[in-house]
Amino acid sequence: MVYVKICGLSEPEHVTTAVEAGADAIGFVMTRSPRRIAPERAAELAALVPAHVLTVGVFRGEDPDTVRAAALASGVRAIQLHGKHPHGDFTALKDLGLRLIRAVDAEADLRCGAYDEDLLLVDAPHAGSGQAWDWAAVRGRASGQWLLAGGLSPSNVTEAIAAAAPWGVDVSSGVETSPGVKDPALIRAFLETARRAG
Ligand SMILES: O=C(O)c1ccccc1N[C@@H]1O[C@H](COP(=O)(O)O)[C@@H](O)[C@H]1O
Repeated sequence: MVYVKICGLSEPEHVTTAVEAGADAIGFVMTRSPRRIAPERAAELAALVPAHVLTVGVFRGEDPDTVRAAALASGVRAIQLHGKHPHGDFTALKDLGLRLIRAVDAEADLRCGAYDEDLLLVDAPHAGSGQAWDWAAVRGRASGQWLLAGGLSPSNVTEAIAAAAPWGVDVSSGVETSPGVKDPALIRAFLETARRAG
């Protein structure tokens, strides 16, 4: 069954919707974005998430000390790194028990583990833009535990899974009515459709 991560949540009712609809992972954006929330808010939301669902803090370009402080204050169990986070700098955070998700684009080495990560996220060139891209380009090149992201929505996730054959999928803007505003019906629809397709 395809693994599903719902990202960019900021409201308790949306976290509860995602958990009840069967999300495997839930992401809180703690970097510059319309979806940004403070670590303290992420901690309140993470407290609503049962242990079998992975909580993820999303960062882009921050240094390891900043990521470490936000991750510990929020209590997330994984960090998702976009942008230029040098390889090796986050080993100490893994030693604290945090799982590492590396976000890359389709030009990168797409074998999960190549950058010391536990999960690989293959995203659009402009992360967080919600733009779809040529998902089929990664088919057969990505391997291991890898998530497809970038412009996914309830209406195209079936096509995306058929095109790329990912281990899992990740969505943020495709379950929103406007940037940063999640829609419970779209969250449920995405999970149901992805499960059926996978
Ligand atoms: O959501 C953001 O604004 C964001 C900002 C900085 C880095 C990543 C961001 N989003 C992540 O990108 C993927 C794909 O999102 P989308 O479905 O295309 O909108 C997902 O992991 C988001 O959390």
